[in-house]
Amino acid sequence: MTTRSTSAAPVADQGTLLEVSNIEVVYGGAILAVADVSLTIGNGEIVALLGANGAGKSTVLKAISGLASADRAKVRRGHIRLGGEDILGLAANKLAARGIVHVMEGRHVFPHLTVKENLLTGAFLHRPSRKELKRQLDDVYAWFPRLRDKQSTQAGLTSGGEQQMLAIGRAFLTQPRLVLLDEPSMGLAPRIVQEIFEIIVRLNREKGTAFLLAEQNAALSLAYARRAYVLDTGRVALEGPAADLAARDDLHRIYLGDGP
Ligand SMILES: Nc1ncnc2c1ncn2[C@@H]1O[C@H](COP(=O)(O)OP(=O)(O)OP(=O)(O)O)[C@@H](O)[C@H]1O
Repeated sequence: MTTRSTSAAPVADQGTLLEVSNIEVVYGGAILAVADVSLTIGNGEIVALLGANGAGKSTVLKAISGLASADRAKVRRGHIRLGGEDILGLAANKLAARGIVHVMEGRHVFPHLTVKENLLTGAFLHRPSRKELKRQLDDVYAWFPRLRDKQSTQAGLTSGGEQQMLAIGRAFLTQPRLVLLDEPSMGLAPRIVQEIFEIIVRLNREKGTAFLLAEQNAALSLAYARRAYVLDTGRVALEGPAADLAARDDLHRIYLGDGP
């Protein structure tokens, strides 16, 4: 299941897109969720963010996308730069306009809207012409043929895998440079997870979009990412090329808590 198709190599990065330096994130002024995290993502790079439950992956993603404040979390220390510009403290909608989109854990779709209506909510940002919108929708349907088949179905009546595809497809209508993807494999059958990861790699290769993939499933994301960071209680415990980390037999036991 973790075998990547050889045709799906991610594009090489050319310069730094995002730089997170020594951030500390605190919920409600009291709970230290991220103590000290630094990471970089190159243009068009797929980077995995690994770690056990509660390691701080989602909090790092929320700090980057500006959604931390919605959870009463604050970045108290450090810097976040996009293309060299300081973006810390910018509202989520401003960050979306700069090309950062966050696909949250749990596939947040509007259950009573159809698949197509859900996709259209992703187009609000750039207000494309009718013709351009149709082209963008056709693009999404080409990547996710299941969404074309289900375009008139209420999103709440589609499968978990289809909702995850919908959440990613909708994110793409914002025309992102960087997609923050939180636990895309959660609760899905291995076959569907593989289908989703193959599409992520294809989007990366064809559009040059960078991804930060927060995943508990280390083997899976290391098979698709170029580099990875492993978080342990709010700190970076390990980092390096995905292939090097995948070759370490102590990775699971030490940091992911699922070894013997
Ligand atoms: N809304 C919140 N309010 C208070 N504490 C929170 C909140 N969300 C997360 N935390 C705490 O912050 C720490 C990091 O949580 P976070 O969700 O970022 O970890 P994670 O690695 O994404 O875990 P998971 O894989 O379970 O989502 C944990 O101790 C968690 O209990």
